Amino acid sequence: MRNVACALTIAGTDPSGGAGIQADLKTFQELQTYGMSVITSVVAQNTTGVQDVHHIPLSMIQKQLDSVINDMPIHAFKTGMIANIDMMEAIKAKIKDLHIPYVMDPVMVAASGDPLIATDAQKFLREELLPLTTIVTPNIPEAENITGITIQSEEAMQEAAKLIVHTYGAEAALVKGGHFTGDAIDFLYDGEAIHRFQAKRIDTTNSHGTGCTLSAAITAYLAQGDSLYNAVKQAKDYITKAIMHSFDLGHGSGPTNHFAPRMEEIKQ
Ligand SMILES: Nc1ncnc2c1ncn2[C@@H]1O[C@H](COP(=O)(O)OP(=O)(O)OP(=O)(O)O)[C@@H](O)[C@H]1O
Ligand SMILES: Cc1ncc(CO)c(N)n1
Repeated sequence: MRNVACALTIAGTDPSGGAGIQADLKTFQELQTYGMSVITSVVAQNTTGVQDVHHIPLSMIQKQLDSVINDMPIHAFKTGMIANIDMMEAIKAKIKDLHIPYVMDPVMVAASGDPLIATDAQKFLREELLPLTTIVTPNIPEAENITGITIQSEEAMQEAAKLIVHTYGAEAALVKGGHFTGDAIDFLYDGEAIHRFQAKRIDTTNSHGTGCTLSAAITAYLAQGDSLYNAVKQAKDYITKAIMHSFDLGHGSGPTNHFAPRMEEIKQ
C-alpha cells in the first residue's frame, strides 16, 4: 500500500505564486499529495502579465527529470508550460516509459495574452506528446488550436473533445468553458462517453492560474488512485471553491485560493 500519493509537475514558474509550478505544488499539498517539480522555464510574471522568460538549459531539464525519476516514487504527473520543441523532445524521451497517469495542461498563452510556447512547438505538442496523455485539459482557444475548429457552442466543445481523442490519440480530453459566458461548463470525453461538469460562473476577474490549478488537482486525485471521472469531478469542485474564495491580490487578475476547500470543510 502507498503511504503517500506522489505527484510530479513539469512546468514553468510564477514568482507571484498563482500559476505554474507554484500553483501546482500548492494544489498537491492542499490535496494531501507529496509534490515534486521539474522546472522548464523561469518566468518573470505576475497578475498583470509576463515580463520576461528564461529557459532552463536542456541538459538541466534532463538532469532534474533523472534526479526525480531515478529516486522517487511517482504515481501521476502533469506537464504545463514546455516552451519549445527541444524541451518537448527531451521530456518525451524521459516520460514515455513511465506508464503512470499523464495529465497535460496544453499551455500556450498566459491568461494575460502573453505567448508561453513557440508557435512551431504547438505541432509537436499535438502530434508527439498528446498521444501519451491520460487526459489533456485545453481551454477553448487551446482546443481550437489543437483541432482547427471554431468553438462557439457546447456542441462544438464536445466535438473538439472527441476529435482530440480520436484524431490525436489522447486517452481523454477535458475541454474547459472558462472562456465562455454563462455557467462554467467543462466537457470530459473519455473515449466512450461525454460527461458534463457544470458550476455557476463566479463573477470575478481573479482567474490567474485556474487552468494550472485544475490540472494539478486532477493529477493529485489520479496519484491517489481515483478513477479519471472521479478525479475530474473532485478537481472541478476544488477549482470552483478556489475561484469562489479567490484573493484580490496584485494589480491584475488575482490568484485562486488553495485553502478554500479546507476552510469550507472546517466550517461545515
Ligand atoms: N468565473 C469562473 N467561475 C467558475 N468557474 C470558472 C470561472 N472561470 C473559469 N472557471 C473554471 O476554471 C477551470 C479552468 O478553466 P479556464 O478555462 O479558466 O482555464 P485556463 O484558461 O486554462 O486557465 P489559465 O488562466 O490558467 O490559462 C474550468 O473548470 C473552468 O470552467
Ligand atoms: C508558468 C505558467 N504556466 C502556465 C500559465 C497559464 O496560466 C502561466 N501563466 N504561467
